[in-house]
Formats: sequence, C-alpha cells, structure tokens
Amino acid sequence: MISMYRLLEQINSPDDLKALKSHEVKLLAEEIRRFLVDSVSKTGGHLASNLGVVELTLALHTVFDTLNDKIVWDVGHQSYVHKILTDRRKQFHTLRQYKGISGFPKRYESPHDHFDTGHSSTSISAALGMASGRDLNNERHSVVAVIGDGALTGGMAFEALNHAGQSKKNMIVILNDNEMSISENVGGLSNYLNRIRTNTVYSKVKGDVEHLINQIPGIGKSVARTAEKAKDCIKYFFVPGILFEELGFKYIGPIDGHNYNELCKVLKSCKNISGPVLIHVMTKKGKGYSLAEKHPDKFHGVNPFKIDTGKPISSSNSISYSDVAGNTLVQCGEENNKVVAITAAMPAGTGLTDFAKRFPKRFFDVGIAEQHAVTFAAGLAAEGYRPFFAVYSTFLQRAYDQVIHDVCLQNLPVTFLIDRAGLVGNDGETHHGSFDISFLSPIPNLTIVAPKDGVELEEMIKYTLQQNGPVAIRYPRGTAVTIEDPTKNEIVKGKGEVLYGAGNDVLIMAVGHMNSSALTICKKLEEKNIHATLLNPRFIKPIDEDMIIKYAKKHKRIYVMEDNAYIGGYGVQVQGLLNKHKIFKEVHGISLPDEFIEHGDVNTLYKLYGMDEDELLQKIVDDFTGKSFKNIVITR
Ligand SMILES: Cc1ncc(C[n+]2csc(CCOP(=O)(O)OP(=O)(O)O)c2C)c(N)n1
Ligand SMILES: CC(=O)[C@@H](O)[C@H](O)COP(=O)(O)O
Ligand SMILES: [Mg+2]
Repeated sequence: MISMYRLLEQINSPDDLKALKSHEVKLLAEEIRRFLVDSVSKTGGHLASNLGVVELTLALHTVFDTLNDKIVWDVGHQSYVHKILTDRRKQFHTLRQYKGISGFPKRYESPHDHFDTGHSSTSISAALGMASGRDLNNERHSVVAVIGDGALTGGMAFEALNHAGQSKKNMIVILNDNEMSISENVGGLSNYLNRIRTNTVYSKVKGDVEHLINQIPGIGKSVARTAEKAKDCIKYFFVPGILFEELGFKYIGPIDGHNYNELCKVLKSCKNISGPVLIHVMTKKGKGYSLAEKHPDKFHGVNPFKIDTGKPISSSNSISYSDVAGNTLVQCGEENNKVVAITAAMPAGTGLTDFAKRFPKRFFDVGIAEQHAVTFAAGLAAEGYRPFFAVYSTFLQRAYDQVIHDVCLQNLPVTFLIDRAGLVGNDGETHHGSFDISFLSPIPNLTIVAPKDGVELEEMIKYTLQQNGPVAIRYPRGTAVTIEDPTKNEIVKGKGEVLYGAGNDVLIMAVGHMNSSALTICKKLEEKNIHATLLNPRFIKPIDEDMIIKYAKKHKRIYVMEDNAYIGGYGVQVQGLLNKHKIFKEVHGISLPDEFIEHGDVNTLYKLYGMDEDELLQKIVDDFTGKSFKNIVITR
C-alpha cells in the first residue's frame, strides 16, 4: 500500500529536503499539511499557525543550513513544520506531552533550535543579539527572525527594529503576515500592513493629502498643483514598507508566502544583502484545512478534535474560571458604566468575548502589548474608570514595572484578572503561572486575592469594585469548581475563612483552587483519626495574621499548599509570620520547586511535584506515623 507520506518519510533531515526537486517539494507540502492535521487532531496543539507556514518553512530549510544558520521563531507556536523537517517527525505523536517534544523551540531538544521562545515579540531582539555575537566572533552564518503580524504589535519588537535599523547588522526579519493574531489582529500597524497587502497605501494617502490641501481656502488650489508636481515625494513616502525602510531596513515585499519557488528566490538573494532586511510575506492562517481557514481563531490552539467536523473529541459544558470572570464582568458592566475591560490580544482565552460584544466602547484589545495595557489601564483609572485587565499570569511578567510604577505607586483602582495562575500543563515552562504570588507580594498598596472556586471568584471581582486601590485576583486554567462553603462568609479585606475544622493535629492552609483537594485530604485524614483544620486564606495580601497565629498555635503540624513557587510564595510568608510571633513550628511548603516546570498534563505534573491529593495525603499520614518526612518542596 502506498504510504500517505511517501515523500515525508524520506525526510529525516533538511539535507533530504534539499535533494528534492521543486515539484516534489510541492507534493511534500501537501503531505506535511495532512500530517499536521492528522497528528495535531490527536495530540492537540497550535494548528492554524503551522498550516500557514508550510511553504515558508520549506523554503527556509532549502536556502539555509540550520546547523549553522540561526532561525528564531517568534512565539514559536508555529515551529511544528521546522521540527518535522529537523529530526523530530517520528516523535511528533508525543507533542506537548510529559517527556514528549515541546510545542515550542527548545535548544535542549535539537541543534536546529537556536533560541527558546514562547512569549511573543522576542525574536528580533534575540536575532540581533545573535548577529552581533556572530560578528564579534568573525563568523559568517545567517541569522533570521520569523515574526508574525500579531507578535509585531509587541513593544519589544519595535525596540529591536529600532536598534537593528541603526546597527546595520546583517540579519533577515521575515514578517509572516496572515492578518491574524489569535483573534483578528488589531492596531494601526495592522491597518498599515493591510494597506500594503491591498496596495492602497499610496492612493489612499495621496487622496487624503489632496483633500486636505483643497480644504485650505484661497491658496488651496495652487498648493494642490504644487503638490501634484511633488507627488513623487508623496509616492516615495508611502510606497509599501517605507515604515521599515525609514527605520533602516531594506524592505522586500509583500510576497506570496505560499509560493515556494518565489520564497526560495527571495531568500537566496536576501542572504547576500548587507544590513538588515525585512521580507514581508503574506500567508493564510490555517491554509489547507478548510475548517481552520474559515475559523483561524478557533484553530489557533486546539484540543484533540475530529478531522471531518473539527469538533473536539471530548466536549464538556463545564464553565471555566475565564468564563466566570467574563460573565461576572458583564454583570458589573451592566450595573456600572465605569467598568472597562482590557486584553492584550487574548479576548477569547481570558473570557472577554461577551463583554466585548456587549460593551464595544468599553472593551480594549491593545494587541500583544501587556506593558502598554497596564499603563493604559492606569490612565483610564486616573480618569475615574474601573479598568479590569485580564491577562495570563505568565504574560503579566512582562509588565512588572508598569504594575509597580504606573498603578500601585499611584494607588490607582486597576484590577488584574490573573488567569492561568499556577500550572497550565501542555504549554510548559514558558507558560506556567508559577511566580505571580512571589513577584506581586512585595508591591505596596496591592491587594492580592485567590478565590477557592468559581463562586468566590465572582464575589471577589464584585468585591474589588468596593475597593479604591489596585487588586490582583489569581485563578487557574480550566474548569471552575464549586466548594460547599459551611460558613458562607462575605469577603472582608485581609480576612480568610475556616473551611474545615476538626481538631488540632494538622493545619492546612490552601491557596485558591488548592482548597478543593485540601478539603478531600482533610476528610480522608479524619477517617485515619488524624484531625485536621483547613483554612482558606482568601487574601494573600494583606495576610490574615490573626487567623494564622490563632490556628498555628493550636496545631502540631502546619502545611501550606500553593500552586506557586516556594520562594516568595504564601508559605514562606506564613513561616515569616510565625517566626515574628516566636511560634517556632515548621511550615511545610507544598509548593513548586526552584525549577522551571516542564510540559505535560497538569495532573501528571501535580503528581510529579507531590501536589496531588493521594501523594499529599500519604505524606501527611507518613509524617504522623513517624515515617521520615522529606520537606515536600521537591529538589531533584
Ligand atoms: C507576551 C505574550 N502575550 C501573549 C501571548 C499569546 N499568544 C500566543 S500566539 C499569539 C498571537 C500571535 O500572532 P502572530 O504573531 O501573528 O502569529 P500567527 O499565530 O498569526 O502565526 C498570542 C497573542 C504570548 N505568547 N506572549
Ligand atoms: C502560543 C500561546 O502563547 C497561546 O496560544 C497559548 O498557548 C494559549 O494558552 P491557552 O490554551 O491556555 O489559552
Ligand atoms: Mg498572524
């Protein structure tokens, strides 16, 4: 039987690709698209972006030798074809699984991966650094950054373009323009690129200028005639890519990003151009799989799905924490017209789609620009609005100074809806929200809360509107659980709650959604005649000193469970409090170790780091029955 991947099976390295004739490469492109859809439909991952870069990646690996030439993939979610062509096709069924290949470039994974990515807009900076290092070493290889139109909206990208244009280093920036970020791309740059794509830049501006001049009473007509004569300078100023040319780049494009032969021709010629070159390629996100072409946003990041219908294999009607946040924000927006919502190019992922539809004037998608988003929110707050910036924990890391300098220092009422706090799973090291408690806790004026479930998340969002300062609310990726709450306490600043109280043996303090498994553990301990108390801190900051001291004094063993790094986490803060009150008891931190956590499904990772129910229960029981008890923070 003829294999579906007759050509692809011959490709075990880029040298095998270079041996193909161009008509064979076109057939190979079709096989790669079939392989991508088939494989990602089983594993999940980033599909549409990779379908859009098949010919581009083939051309790159035809023209360059990536054992010597260096390619940096911005975000890196579109590097699957690169991985398939560089010795990882056979492991592709392990994509993003624990101990499988990563969904992003990883230097540890292959000599063809020259820079790890995952967060957007870093590629041009990294490539310029690599080009500068090359020149200092008197080497001569090529350095290429592949950046999408979405990633180009990130401030870092402009910082790098600015520097590269002036430094005149030999490097190539390939702008992969598919008019999409995760959702529709936004911003003036995106409009500019679209004008280039549709070649209306010059005619649009010429018309605007003439209209403007003719408006000038009296002299307008003669000036218009002068301007007519000067049209060359207008034309020059608005020819495609002039923005990049003015920054010091040689602009090439726009070219068809699906025409392999044209791409090879352009790349070959650009290899020898001195100074920085920007090649503007136009591609279609999702190309070759009609459902992804029609819905590139829905097929940006997918769970395993049925190829014929595009429907997820395991569909659930469960409500996610992001849904709860978005729904609550719509409620708040109905009642308070000062409520505004901000996203940095992640409206769907952060649950803001409904708010955007309901309050288009009070919804802002700033592009992949978290730093700008935070200070933009501060500006809105200074004008009397109540901004909610919904952002993944890991991406908020990029805007740390803006949180301190522009929001908290001025004590402005901005609320950070910190989604994906804790382990996110398959995206791995670059995407886990492992550090937000550690990096936010030292900031004065900032209130930090962690709801135990979806109900409390809703209450906490509403609570922030009664506050006048900045608040950070952290919650995880995934289904919003509901924990029966015996006390049903209202939210009081700086106050936690007792979720389970059965005795003085074990005190567990669980941060946020960790309360769900902590409650199960307490009940199982009871069956083993070990009497536990469970506290839900609710407030990471201000910490509930009275509650902690009161219960710490009474209990023999103290455990803090948090899906945050141990260092700078809540557990360390509790230990500090006990020491301050001269309560010399050890606080056992059930936290993330001082390591970057690899990719894999969340349950596997929690088990690996001793944070799942069974592991934890056993450890506490061992502790009580005298078996040696390692401090739970794992150091491998
Ligand atoms: C700092 C940061 N913010 C947000 C994201 C989430 N994110 C991943 S891909 C993406 C859109 C990228 O669009 P583009 O660069 O055009 O690539 P395409 O998927 O269109 O190929 C976003 C917003 C991220 N990876 N990094
Ligand atoms: C590549 C990227 O950064 C995003 O697509 C991210 O993978 C989305 O994560 P979620 O799947 O948690 O929304
Ligand atoms: Mg794009």
